[in-house]
Amino acid sequence: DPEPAAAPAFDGAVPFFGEHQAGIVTPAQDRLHFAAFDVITKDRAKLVEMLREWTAAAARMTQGRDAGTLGAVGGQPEAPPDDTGEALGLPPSGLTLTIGFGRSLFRDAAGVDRFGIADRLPAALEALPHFPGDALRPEISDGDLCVQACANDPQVAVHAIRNLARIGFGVVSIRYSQLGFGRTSSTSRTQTTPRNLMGFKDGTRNMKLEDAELLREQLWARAEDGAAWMAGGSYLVTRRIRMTVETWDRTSLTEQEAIFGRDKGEGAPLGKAKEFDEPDFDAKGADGQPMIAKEAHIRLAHPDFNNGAHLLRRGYNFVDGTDGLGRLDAGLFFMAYQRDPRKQFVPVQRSLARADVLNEYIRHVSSGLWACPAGVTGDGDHWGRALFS
Ligand SMILES: C=CC1=C(C)c2cc3[nH]c(cc4nc(cc5[nH]c(cc1n2)c(C)c5CCC(=O)O)C(CCC(=O)O)=C4C)c(C)c3C=C
Ligand SMILES: [Fe+2]
Repeated sequence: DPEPAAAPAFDGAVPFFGEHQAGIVTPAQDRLHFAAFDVITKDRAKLVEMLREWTAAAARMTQGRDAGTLGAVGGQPEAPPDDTGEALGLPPSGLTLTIGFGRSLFRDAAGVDRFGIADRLPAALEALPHFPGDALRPEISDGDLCVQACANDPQVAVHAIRNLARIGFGVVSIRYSQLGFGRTSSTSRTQTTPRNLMGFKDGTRNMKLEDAELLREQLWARAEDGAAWMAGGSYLVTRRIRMTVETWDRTSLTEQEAIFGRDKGEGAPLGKAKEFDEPDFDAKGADGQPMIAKEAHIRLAHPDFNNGAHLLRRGYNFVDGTDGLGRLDAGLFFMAYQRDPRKQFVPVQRSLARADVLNEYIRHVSSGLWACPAGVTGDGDHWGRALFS
């Protein structure tokens, strides 16, 4: 039976300016276009100028306007328009644009300080370690800059990334990009919990907009963490995780539920009745075995077993056609924000990579780590101002 109807998708505008960047605690929209960029210029001034132009375009597009001041049809007929036009007539659709800086922007692989900002490299941007089972493809991993575009209309999200890439011509080039549909997390208690492509509710025990104290402790970076320019920002980990859905679909319901430690219908922890009931990791079944197995996903990922670490997960489902072997190229584009990945994502992923029974059905093929600065506070401010000033 259908669950109570979810509220219609928000198609209004999310404020662009603010203390924190939009697109982090903003109630997760339904669609994603994520892009990682390589910076191809050596000229610091050109890069900063592009970030200024990106900011102006982002501020306009998130409010449902054209990327440039002339617009898709308002400029000189002899010149290319300063907006590509495919979002003409569409509402803002909850569009948020969130920027992040990768480690390679500070120092390249040879250790060269490319833009005079190597001394600003945050300790928390330490390269992620190799985890057992990682099958990372370099061409779809890392990058100098990223932009996460989320919206409730895919055309609006794609339009935004396309126009930023257009503006950045000659300064940046897209290294890889990822489309996502069907958010796999709730980031607010006003949202119903969506389902991932394994059919389970995902995002039940996520950090949420309403958890003010937890967000202060575990989401937002502070000046005293070491990189003053990151105060009010957050660190994003992205992982493209392929699911072998065909194998999963031949697994029994009991086995699927044991793998996650939750039931599939309601999403309740095994041994409990309702989705938001607290899991009881000590409860044993009639056979004397733990109701939630030692190697169940929700036990291994739970803060109680990871030194209290929480994550704000904000991932999306993806299906990128088929792989030529009759299988869907499908999975989860995992995204998680946090104050310090060394204390949050890394220990949680270590424990999952070591023992999670889900590993039989998934493979991490892409990875990225991004320093997402605080919000742009108004006219005159721009993406990267604190980093480059
Ligand atoms: C390193 C972090 C995590 C990765 C990678 C990850 C992959 C992954 N997760 C699911 C599905 C579910 N995850 C659930 C809970 C959950 N997952 C993580 C972390 C990672 N998951 C955390 C921190 C939690 C919450 C744990 C807790 O506090 O109870 C759930 C249960 C519902 C929920 O609480 O969200 C599901 C379902 C998939 C399919 C996947 C890789 C493809
Ligand atoms: Fe998970």
